[in-house]
Amino acid sequence: MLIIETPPLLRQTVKQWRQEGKRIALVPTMGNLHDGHMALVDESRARADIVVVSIFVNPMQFDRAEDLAAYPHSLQEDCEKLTRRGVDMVFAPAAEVIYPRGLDSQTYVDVPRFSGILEGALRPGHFRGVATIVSKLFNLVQPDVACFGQKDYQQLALIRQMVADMGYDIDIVGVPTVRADDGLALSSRNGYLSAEERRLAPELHRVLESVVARLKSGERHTGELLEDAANQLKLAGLTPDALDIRDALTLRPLTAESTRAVILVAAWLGKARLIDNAQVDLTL
Ligand SMILES: Nc1ncnc2c1ncn2[C@@H]1O[C@H](COP(=O)(O)OP(=O)(O)OP(=O)(O)O)[C@@H](O)[C@H]1O
Ligand SMILES: CC(C)(CO)[C@@H](O)C(=O)[O-]
Ligand code: BAL
Repeated sequence: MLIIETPPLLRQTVKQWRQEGKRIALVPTMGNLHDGHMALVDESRARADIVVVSIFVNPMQFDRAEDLAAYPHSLQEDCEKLTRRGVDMVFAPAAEVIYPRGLDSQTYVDVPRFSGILEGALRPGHFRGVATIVSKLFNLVQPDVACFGQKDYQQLALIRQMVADMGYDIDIVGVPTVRADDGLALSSRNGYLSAEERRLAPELHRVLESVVARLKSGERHTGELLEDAANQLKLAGLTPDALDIRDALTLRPLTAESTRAVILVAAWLGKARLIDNAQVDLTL
């Protein structure tokens, strides 16, 4: 497995693969890899000849300095995992390589349809940072396909919109959320949980499942559903930060035309801000 840290070397290698007619898949990550990331790698492997994983803790998407400072780094273990998984290249640039003039004057990509709502309203600048780095990675790696997790639901919607709006010729694949046996979505930030908090954390998934069941049984009073869900989370010791039921395609409030809903949740548990979501077919 190649480990590359600079754009010129990356471009040279990618050019050669392209000349050989290889199909290239990209998995963008911030490292500290777990089985959720490995599902993205496996999906990429099934769709391409070459799998490139980027590992870059992108300072531009952090809205809180302490979140960036605390973010776990484990490049060596990550590379060992990816070698075992048959990945062809890891691209792991330093921040100065990606943002040589710092962040203040950096050209950016914004996706206004999705960047200012929901998570975007709570984390100012976050999605501009995500769209900008993903756009840069797309330009550098020039993949045919790129895989993203459905766990970051709004991020996936935003990237699909960016690809459509900017004319990238890249298939965007959304990969289902990988969970621990007790239902907790795998996440790098789960590492911040104490043993006791880890025991409580699956409540996030249980609450989503109970809202799904009620929507499936025909309930449509979203205010009541959300209030019950928030109370259930609080009773279990979590602090809800965001809880919404939205149209799964537009991420706007449900309308009579909505055929699919998504329930989006973010909650604090100790030092970790956990996110999760669940989708429901409203036509059944
Ligand atoms: N449990 C999971 N199942 C499937 N994909 C996942 C899962 N967790 C993360 N991903 C995906 O992996 C990619 C990289 O995510 P990232 O490196 O931020 O990992 P993370 O575990 O989500 O970390 P964080 O704690 O920062 O949210 C994203 O496309 C994300 O949606
Ligand atoms: C897509 C991504 C790697 C961009 O930094 C990040 O937002 C993430 O890990 O989901
Ligand atoms: N996986 C989302 C990246 C972030 O929270 O910054």
